[in-house]
Amino acid sequence: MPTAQFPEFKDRAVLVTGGGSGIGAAIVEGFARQGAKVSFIDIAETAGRELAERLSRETAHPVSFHHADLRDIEAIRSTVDTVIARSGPIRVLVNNAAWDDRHEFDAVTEVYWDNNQAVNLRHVFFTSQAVVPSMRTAGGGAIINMSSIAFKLNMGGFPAYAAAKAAVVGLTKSMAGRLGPENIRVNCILPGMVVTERQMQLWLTEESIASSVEDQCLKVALKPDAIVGPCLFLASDCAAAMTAQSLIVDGGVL
Ligand SMILES: NC(=O)c1ccc[n+]([C@@H]2O[C@H](COP(=O)([O-])OP(=O)(O)OC[C@H]3O[C@@H](n4cnc5c(N)ncnc54)[C@H](O)[C@@H]3O)[C@@H](O)[C@H]2O)c1
Repeated sequence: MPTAQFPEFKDRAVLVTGGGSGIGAAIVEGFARQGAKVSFIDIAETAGRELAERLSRETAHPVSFHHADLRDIEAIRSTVDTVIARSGPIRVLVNNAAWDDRHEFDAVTEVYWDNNQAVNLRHVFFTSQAVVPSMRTAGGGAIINMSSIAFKLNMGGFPAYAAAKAAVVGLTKSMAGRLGPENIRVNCILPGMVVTERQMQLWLTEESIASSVEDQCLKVALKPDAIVGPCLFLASDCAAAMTAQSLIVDGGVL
């Protein structure tokens, strides 16, 4: 975890989607250790509950887990209402949840495509739409969307995911244009390969990690906490003049 402290996060409501594991869990922890009132949404019930319980024993405010499927827009809206009722206006939203399922070009169906966009793209818009009214009442806020460098690398194994992650950049810029006059900043982060438990279970091997690290300038495999500092920075007053930007955090691949 970064050691830098940003006093502006103290007692502020922060919402993270997909905060139950991986990068999202590290971001939840990062904001909680800044003294923020952190809530997170995840579909993973056990992991979410365990993370919230563990962090709540160590942080200034209890960390609040909300079980919801982000493909369900009504569930997003009611969860956001619950978070605001409990913690006050949301000042920081991190749209982190995604599903980097591999899929063969010839096998993709309409149903698969729509579900993939629902889990990787659609909720980024609708969670933002649900949160923005409370940012307006608070006088401003910061939204950070999680994209990926993967869509820039001509990787053939996940066309729907790559399309969604490219769209996150466009959505970020459009929302930044619309919400900037209301003092709401919208930026996105493009991580490179980040070694998480799920990535290790599903896609990564020691050999593939070594090969990816070889492509980086920095010869270390990135862990989830590598994304926390850039995320805190973009949400903080240090980045008050930054909006509509894409921050690449990949150890120097691109
Ligand atoms: N790990 C990497 O190498 C990497 C690289 C580039 C970009 N990213 C991006 O960073 C973000 C986090 O990646 P990660 O590797 O930690 O992912 P992850 O799969 O470990 O975590 C994603 C979280 O989202 C949750 N989630 C998935 N579908 C959901 C749904 N329908 N409703 C609610 N929650 C749901 C999962 O339960 C999980 O806790 C993602 O946006 C991903 O695209 C990751």
